[in-house]
Amino acid sequence: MIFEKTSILDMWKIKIKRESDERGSFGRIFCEDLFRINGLESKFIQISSSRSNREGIIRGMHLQHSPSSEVKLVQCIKGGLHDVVCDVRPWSSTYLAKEINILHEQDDQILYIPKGCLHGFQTLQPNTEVYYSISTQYDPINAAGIRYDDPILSIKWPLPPTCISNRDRELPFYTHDFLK
Ligand SMILES: Cc1cn([C@H]2C[C@H](O)[C@@H](COP(=O)(O)OP(=O)(O)O[C@H]3O[C@@H](C)C(=O)[C@@H](O)[C@H]3O)O2)c(=O)[nH]c1=O
Repeated sequence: MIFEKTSILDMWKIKIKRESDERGSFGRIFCEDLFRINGLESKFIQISSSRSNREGIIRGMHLQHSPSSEVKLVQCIKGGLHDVVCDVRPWSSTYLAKEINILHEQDDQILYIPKGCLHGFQTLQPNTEVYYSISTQYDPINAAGIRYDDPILSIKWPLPPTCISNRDRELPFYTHDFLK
C-alpha cells in the first residue's frame, strides 16, 4: 500500500499495490500495522456500501459531529464518481480547503478522510457503488451536513444534478460555528 498526503491536513490517498500473475492480481485494501505505522486510525467498526443508479446523483456534504466524529475510508468499486472533501475544522491549517478526486472502479485508490471533514460526491456513471469503512457507529442524532450548493464551500460539480435526497436538499448553509 502506498500512502500519499493530500491538500487537506490528515487526509490521505492510499494506493493499493498489487502483485500480478497470469491469473490476475492480489493486493491489500487494509492493513492495521501499516495504518498504525503511518499514524492513521486503524480501527474500523462498520463497512457500508452505497449504490447510485444513475449519473449526476449528488450525495453530501456529510459528517458526524462529536462524540460520533468518524474517520472514513472511501473506495469506488463500481462505476465512477467525482469526490469532494472539505476541511471544516476551524483550527486546521487547511481550514476550508477542498480535495477533489475522481474515483473509478479498478483504479485501486482509497481515500482516508479524517474527522471534521465534510464528504460528498457526484456519480459520473450509472450503477456506481462506493464502499465505506467507518471508525464510529452510525449516529443519526449527530449525522450532519452542509448543502451541496453552499456559497462558502463553493463546490463546482461536474454535471447538472440529476437527483439529491430530501435530507440533503434541506441541509443548512455553512457557518463558521458549524463544527460542534
Ligand atoms: C450513512 C448511514 C446511513 N444509514 C441509513 C440511514 C438512511 O435510512 C439510509 C440512507 O442514508 P443517507 O441518506 O444518509 O445515505 P447517504 O446520503 O449515501 O450518506 C452517505 O453520504 C456520503 C457522502 C458519506 O460520506 C457517508 O458517510 C454517508 O453520510 O441509510 C445507515 O443505516 N448507516 C449509515 O452509516
